[in-house]
Amino acid sequence: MGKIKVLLTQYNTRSARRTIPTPESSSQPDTPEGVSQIMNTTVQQAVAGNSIAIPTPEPSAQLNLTGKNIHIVSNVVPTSTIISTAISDRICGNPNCQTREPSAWRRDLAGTGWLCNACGLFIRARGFHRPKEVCLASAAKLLAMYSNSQSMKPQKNVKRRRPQDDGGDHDNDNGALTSAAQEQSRVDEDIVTSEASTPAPMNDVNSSKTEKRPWDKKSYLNCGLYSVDLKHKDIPKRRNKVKQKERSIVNLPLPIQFGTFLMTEERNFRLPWDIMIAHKQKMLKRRPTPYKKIPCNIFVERRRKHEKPVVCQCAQPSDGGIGCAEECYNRVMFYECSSKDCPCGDNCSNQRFQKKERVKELEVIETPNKGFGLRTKVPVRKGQLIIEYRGEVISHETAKQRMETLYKNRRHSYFLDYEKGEVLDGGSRGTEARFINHSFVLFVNLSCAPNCHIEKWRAPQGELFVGVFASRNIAEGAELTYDYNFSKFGGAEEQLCYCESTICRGLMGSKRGQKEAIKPPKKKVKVSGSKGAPATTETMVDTPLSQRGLSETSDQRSSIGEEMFTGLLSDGSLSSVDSSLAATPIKTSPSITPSTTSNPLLFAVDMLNGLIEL
Ligand SMILES: C[S@@+](CC[C@H](N)C(=O)[O-])C[C@H]1O[C@@H](n2cnc3c(N)ncnc32)[C@H](O)[C@@H]1O
Repeated sequence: MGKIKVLLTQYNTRSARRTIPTPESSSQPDTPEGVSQIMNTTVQQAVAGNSIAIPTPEPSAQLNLTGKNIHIVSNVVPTSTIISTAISDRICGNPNCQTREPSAWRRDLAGTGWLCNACGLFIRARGFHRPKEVCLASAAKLLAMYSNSQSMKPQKNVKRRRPQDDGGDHDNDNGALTSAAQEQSRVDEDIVTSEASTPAPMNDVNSSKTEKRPWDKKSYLNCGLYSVDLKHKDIPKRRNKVKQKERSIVNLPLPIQFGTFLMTEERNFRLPWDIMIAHKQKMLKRRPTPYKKIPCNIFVERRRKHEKPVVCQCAQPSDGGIGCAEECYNRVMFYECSSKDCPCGDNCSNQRFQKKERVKELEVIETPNKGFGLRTKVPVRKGQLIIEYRGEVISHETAKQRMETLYKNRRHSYFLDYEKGEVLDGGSRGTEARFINHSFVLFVNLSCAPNCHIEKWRAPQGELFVGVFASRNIAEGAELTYDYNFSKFGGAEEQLCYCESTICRGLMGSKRGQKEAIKPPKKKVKVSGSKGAPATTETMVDTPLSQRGLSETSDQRSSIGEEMFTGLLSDGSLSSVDSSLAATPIKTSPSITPSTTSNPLLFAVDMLNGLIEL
C-alpha cells in the first residue's frame, strides 16, 4: 500500500510514471477523467502485483490534472523489455562508453535500451552520443577520485555543474542542458531513483549502489579523544542547559586526579617507593580540611545589623598625632570608632578591625597531637590584634544540628561563642584563626602559657568583631594558643588536652577536669549598658558552646583574671604561685578525673582564680 501512495503523490504533483499500456488504461489519457481512470487502474494493478502504467500517446505530452501541468515522459514501453534487463547485465548503450557501473541508469531515446547517467543526459541535450575522449576523461577522473578517497571527505552539498561544463564524472555530468532538457532530466531522475530504491539483487556485487565508499563507515570524533569510549549511553539527551553541562562532564575525558571517580571497583594500590618511605617516616605533609576564606562574617539565619554608630568625644590631635588613644570612650567600651563619624578622622587609632591592622605573617603548621596549629613568623607586641576570627553566625540549635550531621566525623570543632544565643562557626568558612589551638592558663611555666586571648569588639553598625590578641610579647616562630575555656557541646565526648602545660586540666571539655562533680554557680556579668553595647549578660559556665573566649568584655577579662596573668607573665614573675607546684604535672584522662578538692594543685589554681575574681 505504501507504494501506491507514493505513485499517487508523484502523479499528482509532478511526474507521471512510465509504464506498460494496458487495454483499460490506454483509453482517454488526455483528459482529467481519463487520467483518474488510469490512476484507479494503476492502483488496482499495483495491489495485484503488476507493474503500473500510465499510457501516453506521445513523448512529452501534457495532461491537465487539478490545474497543474503534468509531464508525461515518454511513450509506452513494453514492461517485458524493462524488467528483463537486470541491473547487473546492463551496459551503457553509448558505444563510446559501455560502462557497467554508473551511479544511475537512464533510458535511451527509443526507451528500450539503457545509458549511463552521463551519456543519457548528453544525448538528450545534444542529440548525439558522448564522444569517447569525454567518456575516458570522466572515467579517469572518477578513478583518481576513488584512489585518493582516504584523504577525501564526504561532500555534502555537491553543486550542480554549470550547463556549459560538458565534461566531468558520471554522477553530475549534466552537459549543456537546456531548460527543457533539465526538466526532462528531473523527471528521469525521479524514475531512476525510484527504480534504484528497490533492493538490488544479491548477485549484483558490482552495482555502484551497493558499493560502500571508504568514508561511509568513518566516524568522526567531535569532542575529545576518548569521547566515544566514555560516552554515557544511559543518560538521555536533554535540552536543559544545566543537564547538558552535566552530560558534557561525563562525555569528556576526565583528568587523572578524578581517578576515584573513574575506578568502579576497589583495587590494591602500591605507592611509589619514595612516597612510601616518606609516608612511613611520617614525612608527608598533610593538608587541613578545606575551608573558604571569607572577608567578613556571614549571617546565615538573620540579617546583619545596621545601627547608628556611637561617636566618641575625642578631639583631633592638633599635632597630627594618634587620635582615640587609651582614654577614648569607645575604646574603653570595646567599640570601634566609625570611619565616617569619628572626630579624629583619619588619625583615629580605634579602627583596627575595619582597617585590617593585623599580623599578616602567619603560618599554618602541623603539631604532633593537636592537628594543625598557627604560628607567627614575626615578633608580635602585647595587645596587638593578630587575626580576626570569622565564620558563619548561626544559632545554638543550628550549631547542634551541624555537630550531629555536617561535622559528625570531624575530630576538630571550630565553634566560638559570638553573642547570646549565637555561635561563630569557622568550620567551613572562616580565617586562619580557626587553626589556633588551645592551651591552659598557666601560672608556672611561661613557655606553655597561652600567648593570646579573644576580644570581642563592637563594630559601628552593631555587629561584633571577634579578634585574637597577643596576651604578651610573642617571639617569632611561636605557636599561637589561647584558652578555649572549652565546654561540652551537643553530647560530644570530652577531648583530651595535649597542651604542654604542666598543670593542664587534662580535658578540654571542662574547666576543672571534673565539671560534673563540682558545678560552679552561674555567674552573671553585667556590662555597662549603653545602646548598642556588647552583650549585657553572659553566663560564664554553662554556655552550651564548644569554645569561649577568655576576655569578651573588659569586665569578663577581669573576671577570668586574664589581665593579671599577662601582667605576671610579661614580668616573668611567678610570685603568686609556688613554682614547686610545676614539678608535679597532672594529666587527667576521661576515665580518671580527679576532683578539685582532692588535687591540691588544681585546688590552688581554683583558689587563685577566685582570688583574681575578687
Ligand atoms: C579550633 S580547632 C584548632 C585547629 C585544629 N587543631 C585543626 O587541626 O584544625 C580546635 C580543635 O583542635 C584540637 N585541639 C586544639 N587544642 C588542643 C589541645 N591542646 N589538645 C588537644 N587537641 C586540641 C581539638 O580537636 C579542637 O576541637
